Amino acid sequence: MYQVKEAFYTLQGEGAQAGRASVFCRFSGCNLWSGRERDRATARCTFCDTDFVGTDGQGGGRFETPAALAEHISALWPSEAGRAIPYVVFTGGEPLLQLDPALIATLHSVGFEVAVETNGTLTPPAGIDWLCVSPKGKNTLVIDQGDELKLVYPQTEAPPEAFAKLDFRHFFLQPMDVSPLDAHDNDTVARTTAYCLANPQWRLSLQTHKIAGFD
Ligand SMILES: C[S@@+](CC[C@H](N)C(=O)[O-])C[C@H]1O[C@@H](n2cnc3c(N)ncnc32)[C@H](O)[C@@H]1O
Ligand SMILES: Nc1nc2[nH]cc(C(=O)O)c2c(=O)[nH]1
Ligand code: SF4
Ligand SMILES: [Mg+2]
Repeated sequence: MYQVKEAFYTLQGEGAQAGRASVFCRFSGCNLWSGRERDRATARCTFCDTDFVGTDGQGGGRFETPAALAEHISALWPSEAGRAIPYVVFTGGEPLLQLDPALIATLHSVGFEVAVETNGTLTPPAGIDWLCVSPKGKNTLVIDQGDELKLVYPQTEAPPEAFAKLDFRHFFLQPMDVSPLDAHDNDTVARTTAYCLANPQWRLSLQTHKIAGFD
């Protein structure tokens, strides 16, 4: 059984696939935080910008089988999509707590490319088409290769230098959003920009969905 907080059609807002039409499937639950505000300060990941508790969001619910969830995702992709390849981004919460080979295979069989946004602490199933890893503090990274490494910056216990030699195609720094009202107008963006200018292996990833307000 899969527990999904929300599922919706939008544009990927972040990283190398920013701007791409995508179905987002946000699984419930995370291994680094309960999702309750009273636990935030003592959690293994303390800066999360997302509500992943329960199954009550838009397009959320419980799905008993891979076929049922794949059908739900498929129905969110537009029927007139021209030459676009159907694309689903599994996020959360931590999607690797729930994503399995059967769900990936079912989505492939109906033409989807499968992307994942993970904190990198759990081993991924085979078959993922786009793997985005976003390390969190001192939590041990068990994934050392993928398509993009997207590090929220700054994190005292996870500096970019600790990841720069790993086997990823793209390296992004994403400014840490600490204020829902002021996501991109703050000193963090300037500091992140300065790091990318001084260390050009790293590119700036802004959360464009927050800037443009499309979800
Ligand atoms: C909510 S997480 C869910 C996926 C997975 N648990 C992870 O951490 O990668 C989705 C993306 O948002 C990023 N993110 C979370 N909180 C953020 C914040 N306050 N500012 C900027 N990016 C954030 C994460 O690093 C990750 O790349
Ligand atoms: N538009 C949009 N793009 C995103 N890219 C990663 C997100 C996430 O929460 O995983 C996200 C999100 O929540 N919305
Ligand atoms: S690991 Fe991801 S989902 Fe979990 S608390 Fe951190 S940012 Fe949020
Ligand atoms: Mg998000």
